[in-house]
Amino acid sequence: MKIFSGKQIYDADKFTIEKQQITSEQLMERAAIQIFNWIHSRLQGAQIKIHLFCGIGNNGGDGLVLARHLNEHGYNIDVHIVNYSDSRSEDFLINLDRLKEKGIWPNFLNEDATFPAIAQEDVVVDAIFGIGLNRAPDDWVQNLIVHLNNSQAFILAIDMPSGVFMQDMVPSSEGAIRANYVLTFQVPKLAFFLPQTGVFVEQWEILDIGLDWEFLQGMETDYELIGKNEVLAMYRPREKYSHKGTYGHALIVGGSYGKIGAVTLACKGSLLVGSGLVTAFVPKCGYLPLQSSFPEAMVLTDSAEEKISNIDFSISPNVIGMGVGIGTHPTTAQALSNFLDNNTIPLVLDADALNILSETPGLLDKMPAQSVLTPHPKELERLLGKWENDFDKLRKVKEFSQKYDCIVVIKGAHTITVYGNRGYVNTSGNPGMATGGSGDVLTGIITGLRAQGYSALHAAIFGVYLHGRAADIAVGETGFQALIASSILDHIGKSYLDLFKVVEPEDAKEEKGK
Ligand SMILES: NC(=O)C1=CN([C@@H]2O[C@H](COP(=O)(O)OP(=O)(O)OC[C@H]3O[C@@H](n4cnc5c(N)ncnc54)[C@H](OP(=O)(O)O)[C@@H]3O)[C@@H](O)[C@H]2O)[C@@H](O)CC1
Ligand SMILES: Nc1ncnc2c1ncn2[C@@H]1O[C@H](COP(=O)(O)OP(=O)(O)O)[C@@H](O)[C@H]1O
Ligand SMILES: [K+]
Repeated sequence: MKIFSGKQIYDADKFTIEKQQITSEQLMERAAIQIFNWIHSRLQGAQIKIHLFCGIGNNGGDGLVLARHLNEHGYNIDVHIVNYSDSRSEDFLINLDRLKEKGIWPNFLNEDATFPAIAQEDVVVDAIFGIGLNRAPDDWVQNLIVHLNNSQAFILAIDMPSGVFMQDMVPSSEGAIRANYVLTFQVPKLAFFLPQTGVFVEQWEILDIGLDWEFLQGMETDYELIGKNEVLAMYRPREKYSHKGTYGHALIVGGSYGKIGAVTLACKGSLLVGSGLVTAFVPKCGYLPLQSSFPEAMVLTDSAEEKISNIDFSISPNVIGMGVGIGTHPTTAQALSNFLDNNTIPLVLDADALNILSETPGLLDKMPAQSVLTPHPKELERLLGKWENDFDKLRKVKEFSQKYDCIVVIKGAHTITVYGNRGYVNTSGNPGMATGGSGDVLTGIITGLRAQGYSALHAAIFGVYLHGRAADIAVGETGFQALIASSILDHIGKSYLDLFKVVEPEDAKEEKGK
């Protein structure tokens, strides 16, 4: 699913209005009725106090239309206008008049206003700012936001949590609504998926307001949300007359004394996603543990006992996963540098291989084109230097990706795979994955997919999805705390099977807001 910028959404709005020959005010009515239906189907007329906080633009206009419908259905509402500017939108004004015609006079909140008391059991509808936010809210509006957040009431935000920008950082951690639920129009918004702004969105759901589908489909976007439908299109079926040679040979290079398990995890990941063969290249101390714990893998050893000192092998793998458990000993760094001088085999680079690349000048230039890098936040910082915020981080990663023609997998709660100017935002995974070794499994998965002939970009996007989905299935058996990297491995098979599972309507509901 594409993730659009604010400007693209306004363009789609305009196009839809012209094509469907409707007014903007009719589109607002349509959007707000969707919100009303969502609330009405859940509350069924319950007399809970609903406070609607409406700005003076179209997000506020949505709030006013919603207020009118709630009133017509007998709900117990209070409408507050957050009067942060004199430039009220036309559709806001039309709907303000309609509300007044119904005998509802909103409470106008200005700079010196006393904020209304809100009980914990009330519901707050946040319609202060939507996608039009373009500067930090005034201090008094920020104080109101703090007041609403502190109320402990359930907060339902329309389109965006107020104070969260479409493509910029929230000015302060207190400056935006912490929404329990966001009902967002038509398309997901990038800010929902970044660590610094995603915290303002506990759950979200898309409401289809009928923006022109063809127009949306035809628009190129910088970001895409990756779920089952997107990866299904990448899936490569197993052929009947195939053999193990058909599915490639993955080589995992890594390990050092005390960190041989990382290589075992990566080797298992490669084979479990379907690579035909997997070989490990490890220091001598890794030979026995690998051979005895994972008989399906072949093992080659370095001449050194405890660390990689010379990456030299006589096999012909079609991809190498490099770096898990490898350490940053100067001998190993030199071995990596020497290896890169002559290597043309595609690479997946992780962990200390990335740290060595960051620390050794000129090494990044030696990466073959389309290498896949899988840094966690600290490793990414070593590669890029510090960033100002998550949006700045994405800009820097895109520059890096273009400079070195590589794919960067920014690991996190919503892992984002970046190639060139595009980012692919993953939707699978859970906090149970914050456990040692889960990244090693991912390296193996991506390497194993690449071995089978997936392009570097598809191997990264698909691999990240499968990895997270396996953990999502596993967590049903283990819970978050007891999920370990091996649990992810144990469920890779089910995550493949899940791709083809027909979703029942009830399940479909549960998948929303992930
Ligand atoms: N296709 C769709 O998705 C549909 C969307 N719809 C709804 O429209 C919403 C977008 O509405 P919107 O463009 O009027 O912007 P909104 O967020 O209400 O802000 C209002 C104005 O405030 C201003 N302003 C900005 N920052 C400020 C600040 N810090 N302090 C003070 N003022 C500030 C700025 O105006 P400016 O002052 O810059 O001229 C801005 O224009 C969208 O989120 C959705 O709810 C539906 O109705 C129909 C279909
Ligand atoms: N809170 C979270 N939600 C979803 N996925 C997570 C979360 N925390 C970590 N992960 C995933 O777990 C993996 C951790 O990788 P990494 O930090 O390299 O682990 P390790 O070095 O221990 O192998 C990444 O794929 C990351 O996206
Ligand atoms: K809002």
